[in-house]
Amino acid sequence: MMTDKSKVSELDEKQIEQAHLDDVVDKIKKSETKLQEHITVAEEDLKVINDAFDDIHLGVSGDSISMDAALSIHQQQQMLDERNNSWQQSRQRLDILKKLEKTPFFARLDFQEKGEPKKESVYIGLSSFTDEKDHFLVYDWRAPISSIYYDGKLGEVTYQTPDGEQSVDLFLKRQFLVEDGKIKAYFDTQETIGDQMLLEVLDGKSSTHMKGIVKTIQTEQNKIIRDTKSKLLFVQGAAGSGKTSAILQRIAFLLYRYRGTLTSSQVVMFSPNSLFNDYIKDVLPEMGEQNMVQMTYKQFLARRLPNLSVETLSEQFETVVDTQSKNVGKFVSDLEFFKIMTNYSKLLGQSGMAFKDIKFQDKVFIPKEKIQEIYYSYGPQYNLGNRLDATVDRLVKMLRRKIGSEMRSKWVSERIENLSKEQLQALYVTADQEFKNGDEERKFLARKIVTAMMQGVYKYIKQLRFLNVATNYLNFLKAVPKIIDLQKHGITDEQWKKYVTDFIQNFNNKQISMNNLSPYLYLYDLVTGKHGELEMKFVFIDEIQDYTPFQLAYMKYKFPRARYTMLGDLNQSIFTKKNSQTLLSEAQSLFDADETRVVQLVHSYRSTKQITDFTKAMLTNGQKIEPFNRNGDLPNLLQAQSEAESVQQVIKQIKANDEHKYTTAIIAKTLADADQLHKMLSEQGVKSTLIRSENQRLATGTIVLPSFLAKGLEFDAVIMWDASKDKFDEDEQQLVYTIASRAMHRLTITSIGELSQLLQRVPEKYYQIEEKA
Ligand SMILES: Nc1ncnc2c1ncn2[C@@H]1O[C@H](COP(=O)(O)OP(=O)(O)OP(=O)(O)O)[C@@H](O)[C@H]1O
Repeated sequence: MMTDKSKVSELDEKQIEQAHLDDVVDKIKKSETKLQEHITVAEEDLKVINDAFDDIHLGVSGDSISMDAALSIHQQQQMLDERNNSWQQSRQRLDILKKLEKTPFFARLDFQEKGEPKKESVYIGLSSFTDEKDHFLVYDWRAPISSIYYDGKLGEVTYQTPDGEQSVDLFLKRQFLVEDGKIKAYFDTQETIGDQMLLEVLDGKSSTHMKGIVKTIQTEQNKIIRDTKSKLLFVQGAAGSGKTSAILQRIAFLLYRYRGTLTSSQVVMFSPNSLFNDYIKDVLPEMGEQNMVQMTYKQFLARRLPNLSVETLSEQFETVVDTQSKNVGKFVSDLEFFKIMTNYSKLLGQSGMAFKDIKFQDKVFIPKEKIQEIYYSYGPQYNLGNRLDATVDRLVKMLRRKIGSEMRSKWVSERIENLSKEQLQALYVTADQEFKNGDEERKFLARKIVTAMMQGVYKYIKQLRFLNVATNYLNFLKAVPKIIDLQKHGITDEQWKKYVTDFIQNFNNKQISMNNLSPYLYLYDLVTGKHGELEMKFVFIDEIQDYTPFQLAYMKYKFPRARYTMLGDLNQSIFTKKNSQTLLSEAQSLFDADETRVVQLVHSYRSTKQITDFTKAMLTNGQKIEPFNRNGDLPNLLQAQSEAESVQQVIKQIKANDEHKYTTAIIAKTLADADQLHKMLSEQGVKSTLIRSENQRLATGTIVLPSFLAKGLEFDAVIMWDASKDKFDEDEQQLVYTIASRAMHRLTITSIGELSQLLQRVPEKYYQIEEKA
């Protein structure tokens, strides 16, 4: 819709905008040339400095270098660092300008500030651009003023600046569709970002990597992106509502807002699996920012236990648990368990800490009882961490004394006598080292030999390996029934014993379950008094519904000073299932109420209206979802009488999708199902890529993958494989929903025989049935 106020015709207006754009592009290009010159000079400088460096090094004779040379090296190094920095910054800036050159801006705002006589026009783009100091031709989308583009309607609007709230009168909000420096179209909008623009974007095809949404951020999303106050920002958002997109935009915003004080290494994002990490890795670099630290929760913990293997995603997902084990599972994942452990650790200050003997040459050198005695010899004013530090100091002293006594032992004399000439030389400090007498030389060598032998013991002590972590954990597990009435949690003594025995059995096989992993490490941290990473400023947790309250509490402990953004969809809890419904209140209880903000995203952008209507109808008591009005085919149901027939139907569907240039993902419930289908397709001569582990990369073309790896991803077309009657349990509603909601443009459901009850509840008007292949 064109603005009525415009006096000039539509065509002229477009020409005027194009002329302005051309002018900006011109200036960007000039700036690029200057920058390029600067880069070339910097590169030459770097070369000169490097050459000079080599000269200084060449001039150095013998072992010692002159004071002058040392100073010179220092100065050269400083110069080198400075030039390097400036060179790097210029390169980065040039990269951004190259992007700006193609689309210098995507929006324009006309407004008048309160108390100012004149109207202003500003253009908004991926990054700011000035042709002279403070003369902004383009404003960064993250600049305070840009906020009103995403937020407000026309008329009086306010926006946040670092100095407080500002208010302006907004007259015009214009969006541009620019391709390679040409304005294809523009829209003037009254409200927030117009639907036309969003439709254009959403109608596009999926790819193996996620894209940014800078141009079309929605008001609700903007709130999340620009929040600077909350300690906990908790976002519940429907499938496809842009949670992941918003997180990435938010990180870009924070890096801009706190430029100079915040680096990308102080931002960490926990994501559901490595496949997903790969999927989103281009978004920030495309906005000219560096990626944050990115990992899965399991990676975060498992790297600390290199000798244990942690349950895999597929094991975690596919292990069938009976109701009673579920009770145990719930109990050990709750905040209460976290608190029990915290309190238990305090008791360890009085008694019960388990240690291992410290051995030397296979003989017990300091027995565990002795260590325990030392450990508890310190008064109650010592906390666990100090107590351990003091113990380490004492043990090291004992070790030193031991060196003295050991030097006189027989094995040392024998060793000295048997030393070859080369070995002797290696022990001396200088080749011609002199000693007063033979006894002194013998002492010198004995000390060297014993110290070297004791090095291992020293490390053993310093690395706290004498702590018996596993026994401490086991003792804790055994103590739990004495601390708390397990029956209240629906757990019998027998079941608890089984949980403990399973832990031991796994541990002996060098394995640990996800349920035990966090408590195990938490106890270790408590015992060693290890504090968290104080430097981490922002923690993002995506797919929060798959975390347990225990894990959240532990994260809070590990990153005590960070601000948290947690995003998830309680409708998609495929690991924690129903427990997740209480997650919000549990997460909130870890923070002060006035520092917490909860935002709901109800609009779903990924899928067509038809697909969203269909997926929404599966949920019996779900969170609110509003489809975005983009139209496509009704989801289709392919019912077959046999597996062979079903495979034929799938093949036909893939072909139909291919004709539309839709990339198809076939999502099966388990890895075994996916594997089998992939084989059957291949037997029929149909090519597809099986994604069997999170460490793989997404491929182009048809892919087959198990449901637990589809988290967070999206595809043009999804075929849900085998949604038959017996395939899904009643409590797997969220899983079915997660699978189906991955589809952007087309959704197909297959079943062999009767359809799953979970889908039968969807009213028939929301899909079409095709029975014959
Ligand atoms: N404001 C927007 N402008 C353009 N596209 C958007 C916008 N918000 C979301 N999208 C698109 O919608 C799709 C879904 O977004 P995203 O994956 O971030 O959602 P999500 O809430 O994390 O989904 P899920 O929970 O289902 O994994 C993506 O293709 C994204 O690009």
